[in-house]
Amino acid sequence: TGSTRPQRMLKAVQKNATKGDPESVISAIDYYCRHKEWAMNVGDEKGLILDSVLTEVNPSTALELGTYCGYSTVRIARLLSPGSKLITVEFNPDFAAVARQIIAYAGLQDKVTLVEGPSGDLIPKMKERFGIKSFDFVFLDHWKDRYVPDTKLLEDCGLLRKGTVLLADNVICPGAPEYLKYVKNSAHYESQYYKSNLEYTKVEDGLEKSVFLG
Ligand SMILES: O=C(NC/C=C/[C@H]1O[C@@H](Sc2ccncc2)[C@H](O)[C@@H]1O)c1cc([N+](=O)[O-])cc(O)c1O
Ligand SMILES: [Mg+2]
Repeated sequence: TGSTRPQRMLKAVQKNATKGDPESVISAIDYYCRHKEWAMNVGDEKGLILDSVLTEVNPSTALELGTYCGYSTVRIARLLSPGSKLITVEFNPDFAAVARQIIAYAGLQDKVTLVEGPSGDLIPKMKERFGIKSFDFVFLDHWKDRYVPDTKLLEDCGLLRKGTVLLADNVICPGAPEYLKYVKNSAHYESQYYKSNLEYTKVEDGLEKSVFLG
């Protein structure tokens, strides 16, 4: 039986990156996915937008929905201030297993809690399980038809506060039309589109930044 794409990505990190150096892990994945084998990481172009929003928000508590192999997990965790925490939710155990190794290779395991399971089940347990009052920042990059239900769930569970920033990947490609409608038509969000390209391609894609107004 052959290897999987996530396993090949992990091999590329172990071969080309320096242990404990998040930048080299990010570069190794971007190089591999641009030149060897495409994969659905937020990537280097949209990654710069993610970095700038993160630097602006400087979250103490952050949530990521859709870990995949941990590329954006590393991008986010490397910018967190000491004592800040990132919780990342992944449904697929094989992806989670690779992500744990990539996060550890980057030396960021102390800043990251990877929780395995569907976001719909885990979001209502965030307060009791992790002592979270509310999130300062949420990165949505999981199944696109889960963006709206999970945003509503975060609201209903009191996990958003005035000023919480939601950043959603792929609002153009593959697209999250219902989500765009939801945040743009809601008086509870102030939204802004950051135009970019689909990772490692010339196809248009972008990130939608939405501030929860309470
Ligand atoms: O489909 C995409 N992303 C879906 C991502 C899904 C990830 O999140 C969980 S699902 C889950 C996790 C947590 N809770 C519930 C479900 C999957 O196991 C995967 O790790 C995608 C597709 C393209 N593309 O070009 O086709 C580009 C992208 O940037 C994308 O993000
Ligand atoms: Mg994505």
